[in-house]
Amino acid sequence: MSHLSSLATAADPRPVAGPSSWDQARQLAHAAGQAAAMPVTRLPLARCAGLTLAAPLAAQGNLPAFRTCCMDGWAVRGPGPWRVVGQVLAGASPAALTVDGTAVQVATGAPVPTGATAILRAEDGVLVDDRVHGAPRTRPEWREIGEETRVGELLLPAGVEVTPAVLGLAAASGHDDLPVRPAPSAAVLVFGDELLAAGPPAGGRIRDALGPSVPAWLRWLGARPDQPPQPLPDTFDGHVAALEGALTRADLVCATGGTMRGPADQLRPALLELGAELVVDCVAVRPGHPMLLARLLGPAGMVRFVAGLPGNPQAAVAALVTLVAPLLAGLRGRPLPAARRAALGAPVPGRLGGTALLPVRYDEDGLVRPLPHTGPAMLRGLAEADGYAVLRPGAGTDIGDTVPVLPLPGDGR
Ligand SMILES: Nc1nc2c(c(=O)[nH]1)N[C@H]1C(S)=C(S)[C@@H](COP(=O)(O)OP(=O)(O)OC[C@H]3O[C@@H](n4cnc5c(N)ncnc54)[C@H](O)[C@@H]3O)O[C@H]1N2
Ligand code: MOO
Repeated sequence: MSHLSSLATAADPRPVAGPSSWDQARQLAHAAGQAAAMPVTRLPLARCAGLTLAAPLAAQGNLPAFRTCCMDGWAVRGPGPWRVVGQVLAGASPAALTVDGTAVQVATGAPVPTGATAILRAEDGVLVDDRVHGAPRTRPEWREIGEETRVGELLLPAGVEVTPAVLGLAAASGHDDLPVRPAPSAAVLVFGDELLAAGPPAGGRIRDALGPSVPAWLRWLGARPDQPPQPLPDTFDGHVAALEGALTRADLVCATGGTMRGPADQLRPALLELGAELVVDCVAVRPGHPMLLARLLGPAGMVRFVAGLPGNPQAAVAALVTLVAPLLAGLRGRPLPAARRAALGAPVPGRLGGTALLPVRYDEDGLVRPLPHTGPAMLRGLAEADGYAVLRPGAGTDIGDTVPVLPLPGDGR
């Protein structure tokens, strides 16, 4: 008897019966993630990189906080030459310059003394005895208080990634910690009696291509995967036990293989046994049409997700970009991942109905070209790809037609 309970009352958004269109599937996955978004927590800056800012970022202080010298040289008052009466380094609190014809030596980053009328750069001045001679440049060589931001000013909206630049800005404007949505935890379960965990394919068995790669895809998509998976046998009981175990420790479980309805395919029966609700059940996309997204309640009453990734390796990746990327974006408080548009540099060969995800590479003119070796069971083309061109039903597929392109890891290499 399972100790996971079903989600009869928490049905937002409503799942659809039968295959979804590719766009519908992404929206359903994203909305399901948003409805179960990771709780906001406050973390020190050192632990915020890559997470999502959960509230607008406002400046805690003026930037700069004081009139700041931009050049090494002298802060001077009135017309020259100037008698040098002292020195001001960064971090100091200088006395005012009160007498015309006087100067203090200043360092970049030092507060400009009140009363200074200009900065004379070190390379523009000549010191003779205790007097400095030269001509200050016409543009002020300091940054004014609040020139970059005023205290309280909105710097960034909620929902953006805490990039290295955001971390630096937050620190510069006075923050020690930030409200963030943490990375969802993820577990990967790889099913298949035919799978070898090491060495080349032999004796009718093949090498597991997903155990070593799906955790890396999940990390790229902003999740926190646990230990590398070992292939598991294709039994019903094995599926139920492995899913139950993984759901106790992960917000998202990605299970590979067994998504069809063949004699060895146990994922759907196991999810049924666990009381899961299907948010998306098959998608009109190639490759990867048997992909699914299920939702259930974990032991602590937390909403958990299971993504069913088809066993064909490229079909599994198609499921990652179609269902898992939008789900994780929703869980992380981010918008639905956007595609850029690019023109086709070569025609796309004839295709069947539904949406096609086509691995493409940018050429030097910024056009995208389809790659060879891109069948559902192949990873060779994908390993060279910069992105997936999204060919919706009826999309133009001639040279010059523009198509959306979802970026893949390695884009811009
Ligand atoms: N009667 C039908 N059969 C199939 C259909 C269909 O429409 N009607 N669709 C095919 C498509 S398309 C796909 S995709 C697969 C999905 O199958 P499953 O998710 O049930 O996956 P498996 O049957 O377990 O495996 C499929 C294929 O992939 C290989 N595989 C599995 N796991 C791995 C792995 N970790 N690393 C490398 N390769 C893996 C497995 O050996 C099979 O060759 O169903 C088709 N069948
Ligand atoms: O869904 Mo399958 O990927 O077309 O091989």
